[in-house]
Amino acid sequence: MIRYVLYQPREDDLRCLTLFGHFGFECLPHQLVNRSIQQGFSFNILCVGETGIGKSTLIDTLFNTNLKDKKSSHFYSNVGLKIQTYELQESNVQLKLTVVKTVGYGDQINKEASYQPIVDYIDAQFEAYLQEELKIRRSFLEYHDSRIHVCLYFISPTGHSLKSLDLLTMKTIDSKVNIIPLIAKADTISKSDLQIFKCKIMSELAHNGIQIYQFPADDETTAHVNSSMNEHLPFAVVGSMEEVKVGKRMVRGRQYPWGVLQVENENHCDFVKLRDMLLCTNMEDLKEQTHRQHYERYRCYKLLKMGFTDVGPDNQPISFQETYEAKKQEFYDRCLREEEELKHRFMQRVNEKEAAFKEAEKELQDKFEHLKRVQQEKIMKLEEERRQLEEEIIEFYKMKASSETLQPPVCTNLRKDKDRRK
Ligand SMILES: Nc1nc2c(ncn2[C@@H]2O[C@H](COP(=O)(O)OP(=O)(O)OP(=O)(O)O)[C@@H](O)[C@H]2O)c(=O)[nH]1
Repeated sequence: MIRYVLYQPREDDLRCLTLFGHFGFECLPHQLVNRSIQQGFSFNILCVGETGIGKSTLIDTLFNTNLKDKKSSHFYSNVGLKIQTYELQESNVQLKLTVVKTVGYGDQINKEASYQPIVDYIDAQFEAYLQEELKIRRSFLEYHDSRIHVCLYFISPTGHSLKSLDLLTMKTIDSKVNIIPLIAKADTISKSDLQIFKCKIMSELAHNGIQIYQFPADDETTAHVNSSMNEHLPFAVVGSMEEVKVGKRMVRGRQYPWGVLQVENENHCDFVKLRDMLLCTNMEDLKEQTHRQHYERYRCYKLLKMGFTDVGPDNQPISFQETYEAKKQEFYDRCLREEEELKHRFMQRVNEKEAAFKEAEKELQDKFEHLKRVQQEKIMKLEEERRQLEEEIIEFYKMKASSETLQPPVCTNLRKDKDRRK
């Protein structure tokens, strides 16, 4: 038997070493950071808003880019989507940014189907990811995950209330994507009106049961800042790529006859709040929510629709293999049933056709017999007529012969007369 004797060193025996680096599993976060930097990041934003509401300018202001292309027309008959992917770099961090913008949103007279292309696009990205997941040989390292991580919904700065199209679209997509509502071109609305407008929007969203993205308050490091940010929603934003001189500094802003609106001044608008929340604090959470909540819902719905389930009829857990086998058997049985049914229907039709043919054949036979009878009667009648005619001919010749024997020959006398005249 081995006996362990616990050695307890006296305090003055202890030797302290100063560590000059990270050791053990405390290095794990560094591994993650290094790998993430190597792989790069990707982020997909969907901008939904009316034509010319400031979508491109805001994206340019957020990422300090100049991605804006030509202005969209107001005369599209349907809502479309413009998808652009950019490779951005900030120090050694690479970001693959995909911006999907609505085109012609809110321009049609009939706005009923305006949200459909948006819904279809979001679902199509989920479907593509699901298909990749279900592949036997998956390649997630090269796969470009195009699922939408956040929807920036641009609300018109009317100062009144949300339009029915806003409510309808947000209600339809709120279970598919993280929505952050924004009041666009917030410099066109006064400060007091803006507060009332914000309250009105939030109460309308709540009244209509629309779920918008809530900045997470369960993470200790971000809880404080996030919970206060939820109170500022919807963010009132202003976008601008212009550099304006304020005092001795050049700032991003919009120059007006009465002064300068500074985009990055928190007293002027919520742009900085949006940028911090979106890029600095919650980008990873938005991606996680997309995967865990929205994609999971889609995946669950699709697999249930395909007939897969986690528990059997007796509420016992059921494996994928069992479900597959059961489905296969069910399919096989259904095929057999359908085959039987088809055979039965085929035989029924064959019998029906056969009966119809027999009936037609009988009718034809009867008709033939009838015609044959008529023909025979006609032949008999003709035979009778021929016989009578022959008898008449015989009678005629008999009469002719007897008449010739009774009369003297006329032609010899006529010859004698002729000779005499000569
Ligand atoms: N006042 C004001 N004007 C803005 C703001 N943001 C953009 N604009 C102006 O609005 C116009 C349209 O802006 P865009 O960013 O092209 O709008 P958009 O929604 O991307 O337009 P489309 O892509 O054509 O639908 C431009 O003249 C911008 O300068 C803003 O915050 N305030």
